[in-house]
Parts: sequence; structure tokens; C-alpha cells
Amino acid sequence: MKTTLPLAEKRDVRRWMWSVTTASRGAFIGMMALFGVATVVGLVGPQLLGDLVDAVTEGTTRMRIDFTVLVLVAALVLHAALYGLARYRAAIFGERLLAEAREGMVEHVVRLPLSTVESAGTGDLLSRATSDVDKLDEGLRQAAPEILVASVTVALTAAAMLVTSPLVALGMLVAVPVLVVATRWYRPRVLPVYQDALARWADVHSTTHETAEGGRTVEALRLRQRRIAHNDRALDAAIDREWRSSKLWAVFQAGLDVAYLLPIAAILLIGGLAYTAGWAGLGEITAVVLYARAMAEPLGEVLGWLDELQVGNAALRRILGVQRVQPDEGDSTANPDGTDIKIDDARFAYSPGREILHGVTLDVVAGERLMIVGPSGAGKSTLARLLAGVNAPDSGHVTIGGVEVSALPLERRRREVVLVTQEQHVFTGTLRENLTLPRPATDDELWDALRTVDAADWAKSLPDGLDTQLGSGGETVAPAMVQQIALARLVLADPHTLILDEATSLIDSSVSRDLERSLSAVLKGRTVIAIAHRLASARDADRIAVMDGGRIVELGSHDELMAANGSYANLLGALSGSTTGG
Ligand SMILES: Nc1ncnc2c1ncn2[C@@H]1O[C@H](COP(=O)(O)OP(=O)(O)OP(=O)(O)O)[C@@H](O)[C@H]1O
Repeated sequence: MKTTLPLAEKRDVRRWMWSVTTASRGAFIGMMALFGVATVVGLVGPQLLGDLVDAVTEGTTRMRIDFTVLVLVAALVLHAALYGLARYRAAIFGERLLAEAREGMVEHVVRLPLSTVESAGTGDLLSRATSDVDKLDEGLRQAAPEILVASVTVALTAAAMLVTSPLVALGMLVAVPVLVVATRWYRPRVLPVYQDALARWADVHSTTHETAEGGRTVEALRLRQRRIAHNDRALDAAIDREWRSSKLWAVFQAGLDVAYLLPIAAILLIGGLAYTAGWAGLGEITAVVLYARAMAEPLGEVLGWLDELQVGNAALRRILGVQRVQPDEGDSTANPDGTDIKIDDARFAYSPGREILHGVTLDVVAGERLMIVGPSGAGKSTLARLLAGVNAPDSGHVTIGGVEVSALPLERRRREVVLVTQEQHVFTGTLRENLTLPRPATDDELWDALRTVDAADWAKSLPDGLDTQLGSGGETVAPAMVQQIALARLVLADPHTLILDEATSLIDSSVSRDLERSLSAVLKGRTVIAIAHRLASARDADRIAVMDGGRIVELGSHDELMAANGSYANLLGALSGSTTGG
């Protein structure tokens, strides 16, 4: 069943912002101080111009005018320099916050239960880790500093207006009710739309990702038109949310325009009356009008960037929301007694009401080679997932040494049982980093593991040995070597039981002799439960379990099952001569 990952509460976002800001207190205060000084220097301009108007009205010298202009230019240059420095500091500060959010998310994601990640859909997680982080990036690196600068500018400009002429500055007040009404109308309407838009974009990512992943199936089943239609629906929904937010913004913007223009008219009106009554001079009125004009821009910026910040906030709620999923901690006191595996009347459904495993019972003794065969959809992979603890049975038990596999802490579980699938991956990083993924290891251990899988000569031939960069930007690794690195990882993880599911490229006899030899070295001394795709290889197993319709319908050695002449014999008969089965 598809479940979406949760969103963080607003208070979680506030708590997070507070903790990361206080952690970099010094940088934050330094940045704010720079913005404050830059803004104060910027306020000198209108004051000087106001003084100039008064001086010219009363009659002044050319030298005084030249001097004022010189000071004005110096103030402008200083303002630009301080402002640039403050923005630079703000960018660094934003980058730090972003890194914090990203690292926190990655740290948490790798501890999430695989079943949770799968049921949420990788698209949702991917879009939280990519496009939502980008949105937060815009919010933190641009919106937050811009809002800081603009708010400080607005506050100090208002103070300067009041100091210049409190009476004339009263004209500004007419903007307040307009701004309050417009903002109170806009904010509660737009936030859910932004949240919804991000979720719709996550759907678009999921759909695209699934289509690309299942490209072959899409081709084979001629699902192209259906996938395109599916994609179009997801896109339409996302675009619809973008439209809605744009429409809300357009109405809000109209309110803002009124809020900018009204005060200028009010100031000129009050200023005119005050001048006639002799309560204010021309210079004061000029300075206040200039301040009012100067205030419109930062005020517009605050409100405009507030929108970006809302998007960033919505994105942050999605990013931090991942941390609300309980990580796969398991029961740290669980201590398996032995390595025998028991499946006792296990039932399992991916979604309610659609049971896939209908009471499977099976004992696997330590060191056994067990093959699971059966038609497609019989539930073999599902059983493998239960055996590896990826999913827990809905009822019944799957235990190792008497302990529920799914209850074991992830690290501990990896030492007991590892599920090997067809997907093998070399991560961008050094060979050492790639090998030590399951656990830290000494160089000797790494070379031993490489020797076990016959990859030591290859590793020695690399330019920097264990420290050679692999993957994008580094050494390209041939597919066979990718498998060998994966096998070396298994040697280092050293679980007593391996479950080979869909590991066709590993257990198929078409692979090179070298790889076959490496694989048998890894399997040596371990319990192996393999989903057999080649029934021919089932002959070598100690026992074969035949699954059909979510049940084990036959169990025994190849000879016993042939003699019983049941499902296994039929499967083998039906597939004789064919290269694939199961
Ligand atoms: N993640 C999942 N969510 C929902 N249903 C699933 C999921 N994985 C498998 N199923 C369903 O469970 C049933 C059993 O699938 P499973 O993959 O376990 O069978 P299988 O015997 O391994 O088949 P195959 O040989 O084709 O891989 C199928 O009906 C499949 O559609």
C-alpha cells in the first residue's frame, strides 16, 4: 500500500531554525550587524537631499552643495560595500543551514526501514532530497537575507521618517490597514497551495522515475500511451497548483500596489497642510517623501520574498518530515541463540485484504542450501524479504536463533542475514569506501576479502590501490568487477545466511568462470537460500521448496521431488530445454 511520508509540524520547523541559528550564533549576529550598519549608511541619502533642499531654499554656497554631493557619493559607495559584504555573509550562513538540513535528512534516510521507503515511493523521497532542497536553498540563500535586509531597511526608514517629521510621517499609516487586510487574506490561502504543489511535483517525479525504471516493462506491455497519460495527469495537477498560487499572488499584488501609492498621496496632503500652517519645512517634507518612496521597494521585497520563504518553509516541512518516520532501530537486547531459521505459519499482505503469503512454514538448518522455485507471482521474492527482515509477517513468525528477524537492529541483522538482489552498485568514492560500506575494516581485511573473490590483482593494478576513486569522475568499473566488489562486501559483512533473489547474473551459469568461483568462495560455510531461476541448478541444492499461490506446496531433495512426480516434476517437465524458470 502506498503511504506518503509525513510533514514536519510548524513547531518542528521553528525548533530546527532556532537550534541551527543558535549553533552559529556568532555568524548570525555578525551578519545582522553588517546589515544594520549598511542600512543606516543608506539612510543618509534622503536626509542629505532634504537638507540640500532647505539650504537651496534659504540660499547657500556652491561649495556647500559640492560638499553635500561628495558626502552623498561616499555614503552610497560605503552602503554598497557593506551591503555586498553582508549578503556574502548571509549566503555563507544560508549554505550552512542548507548543509545541516541535507545532512540531517541523509543521515536519517539511511536508517529508515526499507519497507517504509518503498511504500512511500522513491519519487517522494527523491523529490524531498532534490527539488525540495533546491526550494529551501532559494529560500535560505536568497529570500531569508533579502527579507532581513529589507525588514531592517523598512524599520530604520520608518524610524528616520519619524525623527524627520512625526506629523508628516503619519501619512504612512494609511498603508497599514491595506497591508494587514491583503496579507491576512493571502497567507492562509497560499500556504496550503504551495504545500500541495510540492506534493504534486513529487508525484510527477515518482511517475517519471517509475516509467524510466520500468522502461522495459513499459515497452514489452506497450504501456507507453498509458504511462504518458499518467504523467500528463500528474503534470496537470502540479501545473494547476502553480496556476492557483499565481492567481492568489496577482490579487495580493494589486493590494500591495494600493498600499505603496496611498501613503505618498497622504504624506503630500498632510505635508501641504503642515507647510501652510508652518509646522513643517520643505526640506522635511522632501525627506519624508523620499523615505516613503525608498520604503516602498524594500517593503515590496519583504512581501515578495516572503512568498519564496513560504515555499522554502513548505519544502523544509517536507525535508524535516522524513525525520518523523521512526528509524529502523530494532530491539538492541535481541540476541539470537544459534543460526537456525524458522518460518512458522507466516502470513503477509502488502496491502490490506490482498494476502500474498498464506501461512508458510519452513525450517532451514545452518549450512543448508535451499532453493525456492515456483511460477511467477508465487510469492518467492516476498518470502525472501521476510527472511531478510525487510518486512515483518502480519501473523506468524520468521526467526533466526529464536529471535524475530525484523526485530533485530539493522546493523545486527546484516551480520546474520543479507539479501542479495540483481542490483549491484558501485558508489562514487574510493574502492576502500565502497568495500567498507557494511562495516569498518583494516587494510588486511580488505585485501583478504578481495583475494577471496579473486579481485586482488585488479585492485593492485589500480593507480591508487584501495584509495582509487571509482564511479563517475574516477575509474570505470566493468560489470563483472562490480559484481566482485559486491561479493567482497558480502565477505566483509560476513553474515551466516545469504538470500539470493533475482541474483540471476550471479547464479546464472552464463557468467564467467571467475565470477562463479568467486561466488562459491563467498557461499562457502554459509546457509544459502536461493530463488532459483534455472531449475537445472536446483539439482545441486540440499532441498527444494516449491511455492505456488503463496504457499509451499512441496519440499524435498531433487530426487525425492522427482519421485513424487508432483509440482516440481511438472515444472521441470514444462521447462525442460528452456533456460529460465521460476
Ligand atoms: N512491493 C509490492 N507491493 C505490492 N504487491 C507486491 C509487491 N511485491 C510483490 N507484490 C505482489 O505479490 C505477489 C507475489 O510477488 P513475488 O514477487 O513475491 O512473487 P515471485 O514468486 O517472486 O515472482 P517472480 O518470480 O515473478 O519474481 C505478486 O502478485 C506481486 O504482484
